[in-house]
Amino acid sequence: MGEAARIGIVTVSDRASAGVYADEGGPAIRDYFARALASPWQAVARLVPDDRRLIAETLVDLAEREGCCLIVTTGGTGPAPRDVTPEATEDVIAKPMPGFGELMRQVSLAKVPTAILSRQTAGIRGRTLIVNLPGRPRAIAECLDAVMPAIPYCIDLIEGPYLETDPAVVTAFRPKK
Ligand SMILES: Nc1ncnc2c1ncn2[C@@H]1O[C@H](COP(=O)(O)OP(=O)(O)OP(=O)(O)O)[C@@H](O)[C@H]1O
Ligand SMILES: Nc1nc2c(c(=O)[nH]1)N[C@H]1C(S)=C(S)[C@@H](COP(=O)(O)O)O[C@H]1N2
Repeated sequence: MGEAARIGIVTVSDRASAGVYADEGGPAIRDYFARALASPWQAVARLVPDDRRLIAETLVDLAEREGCCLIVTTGGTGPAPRDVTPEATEDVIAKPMPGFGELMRQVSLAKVPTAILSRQTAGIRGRTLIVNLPGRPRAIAECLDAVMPAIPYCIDLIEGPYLETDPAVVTAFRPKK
């Protein structure tokens, strides 16, 4: 087995970063991967306010310096003036991956009519896949359940580590060669 895959977890929240409430989003993402992944991995977690430049710098740091193959953000995807996570993501990616946002909004709509208010997106920077999730902690598993089957193959295609999942939680789909 190779080295542990590094996964960046970024909570974007003015209030959680100021200590107004405890961050539940970051731990929920960590718990999700702890359940879903069967191969070795390591979390690299960050908590930042809704600041476009700071979010973009954090994403670049996790991709370039920390060597994360995957970065998942939570929060800041809505229409409010301070919600800029999709813009910060677009600032640092070379390739948009619009299917992620499309699918997550679609499955979220079955849970909550305000799913269309999330502008969540995804994209590739070098050998890193970046995926945005909404801020409500319950949105995390709702969204990751939908896109997780395609994430390991996406990471294969960008020459990242081989991620294996626990089929009792989620089955990774890899088209046969
Ligand atoms: N990281 C988090 N930890 C715990 N609860 C959260 C977190 N982010 C959001 N929430 C909850 O989800 C609700 C909706 O999120 P909202 O979009 O208002 O926050 P945000 O934009 O992600 O964060 P903020 O407004 O603090 O920058 C919040 O009222 C809060 O109860
Ligand atoms: N699966 C899921 N998607 C969801 C939600 C949710 O509770 N579950 N909340 C919605 C709401 S109320 C908003 S405002 C937007 C944006 O949330 P954010 O600004 O916290 O990222 O995500 C939407 N998408």
